[in-house]
Amino acid sequence: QEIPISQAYSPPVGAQSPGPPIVKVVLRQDLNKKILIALIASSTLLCVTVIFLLYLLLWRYRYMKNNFTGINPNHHPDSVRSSVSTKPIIHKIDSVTKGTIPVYEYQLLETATNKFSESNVLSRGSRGCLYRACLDEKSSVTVKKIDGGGDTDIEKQFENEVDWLAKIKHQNIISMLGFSVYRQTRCIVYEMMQNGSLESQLHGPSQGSGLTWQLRMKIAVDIARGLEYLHEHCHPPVVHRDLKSSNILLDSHFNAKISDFGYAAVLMTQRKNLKLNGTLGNRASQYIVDGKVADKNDVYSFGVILLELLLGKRWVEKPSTTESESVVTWVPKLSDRANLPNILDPAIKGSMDLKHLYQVAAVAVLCVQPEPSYRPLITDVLHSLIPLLPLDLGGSLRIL
Ligand SMILES: Nc1ncnc2c1ncn2[C@@H]1O[C@H](COP(=O)(O)OP(=O)(O)OP(=O)(O)O)[C@@H](O)[C@H]1O
Repeated sequence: QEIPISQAYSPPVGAQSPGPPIVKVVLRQDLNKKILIALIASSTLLCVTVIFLLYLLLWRYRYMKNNFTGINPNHHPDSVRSSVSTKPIIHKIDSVTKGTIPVYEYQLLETATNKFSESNVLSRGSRGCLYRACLDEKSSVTVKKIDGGGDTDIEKQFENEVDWLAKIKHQNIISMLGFSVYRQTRCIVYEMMQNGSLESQLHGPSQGSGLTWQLRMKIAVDIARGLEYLHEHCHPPVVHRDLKSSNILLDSHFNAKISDFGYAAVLMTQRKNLKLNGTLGNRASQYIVDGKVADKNDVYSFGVILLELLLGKRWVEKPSTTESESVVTWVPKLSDRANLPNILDPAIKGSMDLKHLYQVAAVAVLCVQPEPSYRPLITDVLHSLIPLLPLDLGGSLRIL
């Protein structure tokens, strides 16, 4: 039963003070009640917010986890199982743990390549196929699909390529847009290089007819710039170790980019040398290479590409032939200035300044010397080629 407040707090009989104190007590009581209600309401709200935040965090964690395994649990119910095996591979890739490369869902790439259909195949490599893919309406990209992820060598090359390309950003090095790991299948997404490889331009159906002398010089300078970046500007220096015309890709403007970093490695192990400060330290480190003389091997490979550009001949005419039948056997003929114009690729014969031709031939001969220490540094090669290339193609030659 409710008791009126005024009654409940009426003073004892005989007490002297009437009205005002009673009114005060009633107000305080009311206030206390309100404070209590406010406290209960705010703590309930706090609890709800905390629970909501916790839920959000949990959801985000699960989302990230699924993304890193390249798996969307909403698709292919059995794909969830593969997350167990793919996760360690992904976390072995240094850059993923640092969050620098996007990891695509395999299903997304499947859709983008029309389920890896034959009509999307751009080329077939030794480790898998390359597909055209549309990730959005505006542009297409390429997806290299590598099967046999269980194979240790393939796995190593895949990890190596992804790791290097995540770290190396340069205008003359292919851009990797992301990758995916799904069961035994590995995919790498690259920018589209519309003019394919230098090998296909030189030795494919067009037989080099699309490559003028100036374009060839531009391609040579682009490759040298890419290599110079790897050898001289990366810390520690990087060596490519698999440079060949099929690994030189050409975009729609014939900008050349070095691709295929599956065998790339740090130049040397003596990191201390790099702390010698500045160019001298880096330059010195190149001479303190172990027995493999790896940067000079890249220079040799660059020389071979230069010979291919000049002569229009394959590195080895038939894959089974030995090095003695390679393009390098033409080197003595390159030193004969009078005969040099006659042995050039027919597609460029008579189209260049002879002084420029002699200089390029001399550079090529230096690069393929048998003794690695006699080969020039790629930076010296680059600076001897730049003056032969017109300004508008990235060189320093002024055409009057
Ligand atoms: N981003 C790209 N854009 C356009 N074409 C490309 C691209 N990447 C590669 N290609 C083409 O696909 C061919 C094969 O490249 P890929 O890197 O898959 O070869 P691979 O599997 O490494 O073969 P190999 O080991 O014999 O060099 C290249 O020679 C080139 O013609």
